[in-house]
Amino acid sequence: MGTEKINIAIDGFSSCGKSTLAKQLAKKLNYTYIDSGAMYRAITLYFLRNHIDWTDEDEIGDALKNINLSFQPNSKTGDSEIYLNDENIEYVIRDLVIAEKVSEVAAIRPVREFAVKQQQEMGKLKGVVMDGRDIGTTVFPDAELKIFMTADITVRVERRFQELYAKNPNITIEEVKANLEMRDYIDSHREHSPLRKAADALVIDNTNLTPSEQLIKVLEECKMAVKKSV
Ligand SMILES: Nc1ncnc2c1ncn2[C@@H]1O[C@H](COP(=O)(O)OP(=O)(O)OP(=O)(O)O)[C@@H](O)[C@H]1O
Ligand SMILES: Nc1ccn([C@@H]2O[C@H](COP(=O)(O)O)[C@@H](O)[C@H]2O)c(=O)n1
Repeated sequence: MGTEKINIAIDGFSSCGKSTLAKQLAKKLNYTYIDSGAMYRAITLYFLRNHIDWTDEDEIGDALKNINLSFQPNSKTGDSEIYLNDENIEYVIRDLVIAEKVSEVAAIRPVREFAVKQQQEMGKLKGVVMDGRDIGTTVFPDAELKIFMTADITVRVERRFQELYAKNPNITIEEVKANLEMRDYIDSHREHSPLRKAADALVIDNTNLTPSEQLIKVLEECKMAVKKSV
């Protein structure tokens, strides 16, 4: 692929493989991967740890002033990991305790403004693959390539269950299913930047695709998007 860089926006439902695809693409293209969901999870962690009442706008405003988010590569794997005020929180934010509250926090307007401003800054120089819920519609409405991912709910639940069970054998499949359904509902029905397919996004349903198959498919699209952008 040429040296010209584009931005790639990947949106979709919970646990449908967005970050798997985004990481694969970033590695292959030598782009920067940004997990926008990790930013909302990090803010939720801060709010929970500091007992912030997120129904109170003043408290939210004060709390956001004390939150510094950054992404740094893991020294062994090279994977981008999120830091909250210099603490690596990549592992802790994946817990179901955070997943239970994150969609409520992510629906709050000042929280979204705080995160979106930083996300847009990160994409200014291009060469970014960002995944989330509003990347193609709000964060990078001019992204050269937009993907909207989906997969059957049973497949998504099973994939996420396997991942969480490895960390916590007490977790049940019902809990995981309820969480994914709840987040999908809140994310697609909230007032500010709800989860929507951008009109110009390409839909990838990976219910029956392996990670390598989905990568091959999308790399072709990337080649075409780069050609179109020059
Ligand atoms: N094509 C695929 N086939 C099988 N498993 C997959 C595929 N893509 C991703 N997975 C697995 O599904 C799980 C969820 O994937 P991933 O974390 O990439 O989803 P996500 O959409 O980024 O989730 P979230 O919305 O919670 O951030 C992971 O365990 C991942 O390894
Ligand atoms: N652009 C985004 C990304 C995420 N969210 C919210 O964060 C939650 C967690 O995201 P994951 O990708 O880690 O699952 C998600 O359920 C959304 O509530 C968002 O609003 N916008």
